[in-house]
Amino acid sequence: MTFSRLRLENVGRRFAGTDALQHLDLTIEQGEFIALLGPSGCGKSTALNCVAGLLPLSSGRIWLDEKRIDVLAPERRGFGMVFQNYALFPHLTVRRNIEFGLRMRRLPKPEIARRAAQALELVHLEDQAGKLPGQLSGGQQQRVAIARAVALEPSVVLMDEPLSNLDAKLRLEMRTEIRRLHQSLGLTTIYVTHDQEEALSMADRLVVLRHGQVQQIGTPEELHSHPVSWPVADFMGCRNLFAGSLLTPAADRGEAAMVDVLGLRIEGTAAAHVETPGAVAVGIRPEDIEVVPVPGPHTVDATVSVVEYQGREFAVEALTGPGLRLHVRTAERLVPGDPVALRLPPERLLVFPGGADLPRPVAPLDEEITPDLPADAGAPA
Ligand SMILES: Nc1ncnc2c1ncn2[C@@H]1O[C@H](COP(=O)(O)OP(=O)(O)OP(=O)(O)O)[C@@H](O)[C@H]1O
Repeated sequence: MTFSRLRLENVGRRFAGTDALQHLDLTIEQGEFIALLGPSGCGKSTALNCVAGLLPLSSGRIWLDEKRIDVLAPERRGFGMVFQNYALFPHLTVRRNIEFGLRMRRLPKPEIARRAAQALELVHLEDQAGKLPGQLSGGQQQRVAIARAVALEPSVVLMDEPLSNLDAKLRLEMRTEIRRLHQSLGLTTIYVTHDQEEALSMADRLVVLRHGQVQQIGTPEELHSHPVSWPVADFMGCRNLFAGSLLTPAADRGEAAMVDVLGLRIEGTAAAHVETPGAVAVGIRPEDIEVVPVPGPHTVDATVSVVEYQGREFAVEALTGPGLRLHVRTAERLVPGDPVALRLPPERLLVFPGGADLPRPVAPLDEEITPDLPADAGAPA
């Protein structure tokens, strides 16, 4: 079925008086790959199930072009679904599983055979067609589930954590496979995941949810480079997040903002409007911190506490005198105990509103320094 856009308008869902999802406004263009991303319990599956029709809405409407579809039963929406647990019939062969939905639709037999053969070919399972699901690997079973969904030639495919039961290597392979199918079949896909790397690598746009509310909607590049709130930054891999207080106000995104973090005066860039006086969150990615030979502008002194080898780079944890734990990625060969000057480029250090509710407060210094470090380790400059 062709359409131009799927539109979610103020979609909400309550369970026993508690909002699991609120005010979800989202327009999905035909052919887009959208990821719903967020930590456990943020409302991702609720959103997907509302679109699927498995959950009635508590508020809002869903439109497929000019047709209102939230009032339709799931099977009348024309969507395909792929779940985490595959949901295959164990007593039916692979081919029969794929044919099942087509038979339910009472399609002519030659059409059923043609579509099943095509779907099997798409997921490279032609030679497994006569097996039962129990005789297949997890990855193959998930391929069957995907084949079964796409055989219905759905207008939209909804996927709920389809790769979470697979091992790491297979997950990577299947990511590519799903993206390939999405592209080659011209599908429109809504994909639920809590894995930010998966979402970033697959989706055209991401919807980041927290506590049932949309935090930000954007392309992977937008969310990576311009997160508008600290939860989005946190979810996008910004491992260094600290509570601080703002010393100079910044009216808009992109303006310079001075912050105080545990007595350190640091210059950053406002990620959104921030006001004094006020608690802010300060964030910088490990790969944006530079290890420099000597202290200078925008540097902090720190002592290396942990070094992990990670392929071409090292993941280093360093502690500053006032007890700030910084995660740094560097090619420098450092060892625990090394004193380092770390440059925090102001344009990379983002200042977000509302740092008071940061889940990771700055740990006190005495919990952080390991006993074998020199007594003056991490002393402030
Ligand atoms: N059937 C239900 N009855 C009551 N509460 C529910 C029900 N389904 C979900 N919830 C609640 O709604 C909130 C959102 O749940 P949802 O399953 O959408 O989250 P999620 O982001 O998909 O999490 P996960 O990744 O763990 O599945 C949670 O607080 C959850 O406990």
